[in-house]
Amino acid sequence: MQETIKEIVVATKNAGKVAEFKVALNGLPYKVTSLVELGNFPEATENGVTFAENSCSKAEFYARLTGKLCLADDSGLEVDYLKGEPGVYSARYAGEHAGDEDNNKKLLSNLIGVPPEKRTGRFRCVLALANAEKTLLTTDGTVEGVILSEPRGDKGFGYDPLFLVPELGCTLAEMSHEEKNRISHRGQAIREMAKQLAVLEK
Ligand SMILES: O=c1nc[nH]c2c1ncn2[C@H]1C[C@H](O)[C@@H](COP(=O)(O)OP(=O)(O)OP(=O)(O)O)O1
Ligand SMILES: [Mg+2]
Repeated sequence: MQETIKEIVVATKNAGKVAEFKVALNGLPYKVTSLVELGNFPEATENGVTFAENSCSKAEFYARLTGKLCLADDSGLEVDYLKGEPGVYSARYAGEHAGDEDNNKKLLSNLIGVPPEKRTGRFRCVLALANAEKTLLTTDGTVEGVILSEPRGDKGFGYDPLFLVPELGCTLAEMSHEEKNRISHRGQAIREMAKQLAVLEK
């Protein structure tokens, strides 16, 4: 029996996300390509007010440009004490061209003096799969945590070193890709996407 191997393009410019996708999708009947492997594509505009809007617009934008099935991820951190900020603005928290370090610094400075029990928050992720015509599927995931006052760990990306998963006693930056995928917002959304894709192809 011959399995159909389809190509899915992980349509993100974030190398940290790509690494997690490659690990999570390993073993499934898809050829997983990242955007950078296909060429130098422009940034997608992310002017939606929800993760879902941005995720669908990124997936459709890159599906039209590549002509391939594209899987986009829009994600971010919601901090309760900051009334859900930075949320969809997580990547631009410290400014339009801010890097992870700038964003982490700004987050810490906005939480100075806030005790641990008030530093709760969550990562959210919405995935969208699109072809050149439209979005075919969306899935999401969430992971709850606490924002530390100092970074811990050197793996991962973004806000990972500041995000403690209380049940495990470690930050997302202290985990391997496999460990992070098992519990993360992105890992959950990827597993659900793989499930729904399998149904779609039946
Ligand atoms: O697992 C995560 N661990 C740490 N930080 C994370 C995670 N997931 C999202 N984040 C942060 C990074 C960035 O500040 C923002 C996502 O912004 P977002 O626009 O979705 O991604 P991005 O601009 O880095 O790449 P792209 O839009 O090309 O997919 O939330
Ligand atoms: Mg982005």
